[in-house]
Amino acid sequence: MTLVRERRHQQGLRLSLPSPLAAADFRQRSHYAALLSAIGPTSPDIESLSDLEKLTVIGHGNGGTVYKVRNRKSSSVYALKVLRFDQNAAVIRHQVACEAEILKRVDSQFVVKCLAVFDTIGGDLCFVMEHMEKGSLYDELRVRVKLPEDVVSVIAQRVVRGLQYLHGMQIVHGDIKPSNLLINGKGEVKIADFGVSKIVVGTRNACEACMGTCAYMSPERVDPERWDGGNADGFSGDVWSLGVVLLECLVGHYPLIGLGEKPDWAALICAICLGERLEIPETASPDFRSFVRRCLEKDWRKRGSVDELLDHPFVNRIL
Ligand SMILES: Nc1ncnc2c1ncn2[C@@H]1O[C@H](COP(=O)(O)OP(=O)(O)OP(=O)(O)O)[C@@H](O)[C@H]1O
Repeated sequence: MTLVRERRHQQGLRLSLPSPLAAADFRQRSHYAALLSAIGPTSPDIESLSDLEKLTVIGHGNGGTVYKVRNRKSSSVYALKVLRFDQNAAVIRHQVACEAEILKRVDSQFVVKCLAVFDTIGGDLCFVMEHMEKGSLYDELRVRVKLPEDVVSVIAQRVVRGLQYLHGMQIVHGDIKPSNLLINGKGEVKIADFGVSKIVVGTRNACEACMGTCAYMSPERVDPERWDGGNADGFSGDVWSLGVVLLECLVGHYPLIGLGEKPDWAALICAICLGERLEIPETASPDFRSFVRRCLEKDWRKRGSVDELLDHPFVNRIL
C-alpha cells in the first residue's frame, strides 16, 4: 500500500488539480461560523505552553509537527501539534485560530479532543490534543495490511458515530482518511484533524498532500460540474471517504484502483468519478458489501446518511 501511495504521489506532481486549500475549504467556513456562539473556557489543566515539556516527535504532517508532551505539573501526557505559517498568511491564520477556538468545544468519545490552542511569539499555532498512543489507522495498515471484517465493523461504527456528532454540530470533517483516524491505548479509533492543517502553508509538496487527500474525495468534490457538487452540503462527502477507508482496510490497498493499474491522477479521477466497478472481495459478508455500497454511491443525493448507516446491520454486530 505504501508503494502504491508513493508512486501515486510522484505521478501527481505533473498534473494540475485544485489547490489543497480550494479543495479542502468546501463550505466549512459557514459551518464553523454557525458555531461561533459555542465558544467557552479552555481546559483548566493546561494554562500555558510552558506547562508542557516536549518528550518526542510523533510525526510530521502537511504544515507542522506533532510532539508527545507532558504537563510538568500534572504529568498528564498529550500530543502537541505545532502548525507553522508563512508571513503572508495572517488572514488565514486568524481564521484558523477562530476555528481552533470552536474545535475546543468538540467533545465526543469518537473524536480526538483538542484541549487547548496557543499562539507562539514566532507565529506558530499549537494545538494540545488527547494523546493517541497507537498512532493512526494508516500506521496500522502498514503493519497488518488487511484487517478482519469484525475489526472493520468496529472501526465503521466508531467513525459513523463520530461523524454523526460532528455533522450534528454542522461540522463537515472534509478529510476522512486512514492517517486522520487515530487509535488510543485501548484500541479505540477516533476521528482527528479538522482540516486546520490544510489551510496553512505546507512543508511537504502541495501536490503530494493534495494527492493523498484526493484519493478519498467524493465524486462531487473531484468533479463538481458532473456530480452537482455546487449544491452538495459536504456531509455526504465524509460518508464517501469512510467507504473508501473501510474497503481499503478489508482489501489491504487503496481500493478504487486495481493493484495492476497505473496509479496516476487520471486513473484516480476516472475511478472516483466514472468507475462502475467496485471490487469487493468474494469473502466479504453481504452486510459489508451493502454498507460500503451505500457509502460509495456516486450520486451524493442517493448516498447513505450517517443516521441511516448507524442503523445498518454491519455496524450493529454483537461481538
Ligand atoms: N493526537 C495525536 N496523538 C498521537 N499521534 C498523533 C496525534 N495527532 C497526530 N498524530 C500523529 O502525528 C503524525 C502527523 O500528524 P498530522 O495530523 O500532522 O499529519 P497527517 O494527518 O499525517 O497528514 P496531513 O497533515 O496531510 O493531514 C501522524 O503520524 C499522526 O498519526
